[in-house]
Amino acid sequence: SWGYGPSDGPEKWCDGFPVANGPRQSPIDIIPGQTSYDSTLKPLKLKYDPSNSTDILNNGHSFQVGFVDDVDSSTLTGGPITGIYRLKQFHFHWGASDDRGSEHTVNGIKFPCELHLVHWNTKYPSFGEAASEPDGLAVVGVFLKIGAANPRLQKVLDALGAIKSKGKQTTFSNFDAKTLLPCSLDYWTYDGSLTTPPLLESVTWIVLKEPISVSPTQMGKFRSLMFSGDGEAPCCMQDNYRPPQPLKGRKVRRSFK
Ligand SMILES: CC(C)NC[C@H](O)COc1ccc(S(N)(=O)=O)cc1
Ligand SMILES: [Zn+2]
Repeated sequence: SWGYGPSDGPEKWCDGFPVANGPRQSPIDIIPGQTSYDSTLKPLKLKYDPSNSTDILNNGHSFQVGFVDDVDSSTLTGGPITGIYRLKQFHFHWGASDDRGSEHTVNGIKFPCELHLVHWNTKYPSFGEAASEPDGLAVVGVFLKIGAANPRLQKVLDALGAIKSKGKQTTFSNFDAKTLLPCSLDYWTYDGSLTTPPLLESVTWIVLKEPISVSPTQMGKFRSLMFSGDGEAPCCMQDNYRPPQPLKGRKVRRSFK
């Protein structure tokens, strides 16, 4: 199946997923000077219940922390969306070195890592069904910038030793995803897609302007994961990001002056 290498990476995804060349693909390069302030945008309201985190999984493309999503206890409301979206999982994308790794870029600048908090619209019965609807998903993107070690990341990074290879999963309880958010919830927003196959054009993207910090040593921990499964040729999990895609006339709005 698909990956991030020369033979199965982003340039090849259109072979199996023609929507890769669609009108609302993600990520994009955000050019702040070309965004428009929209005073009708509401503040983001993120209400995460720490008791909802369940597990941490190496899915062979990234690692993700899963949440109970059969009740409205970890939700996203407000912002550019209407209704209630439930947190399903969060995961990251990162580079082989600190000069790259994020999916969205700002004025062409790449960050070393990007966090995605994935939510689905409760007007649909499940994540899987919402994922194929134009207003089905909302993903909050948070940039990670090299600086002081981030103690909020440590609990996640310390769990990676148990999920080194593809398919490994372990319990991960009582994690408060709110602790991964920056102080400011100012954001850019645009209509886009999943950034990995099946690249479904169902995502309202909400990219926070303020990054959170990560240290070079902490970045090394991300890179200690493997794309490969036990018994396969070992392949370090890094550069698991899709580059920016054509804007195709889309408008990017911002919530701040
Ligand atoms: C279509 C459904 C059923 N399966 C989708 C699969 O779980 C992948 O889900 C996702 C979810 C989020 C993202 S991202 N990087 O845009 O936040 C990418 C793929
Ligand atoms: Zn992602």
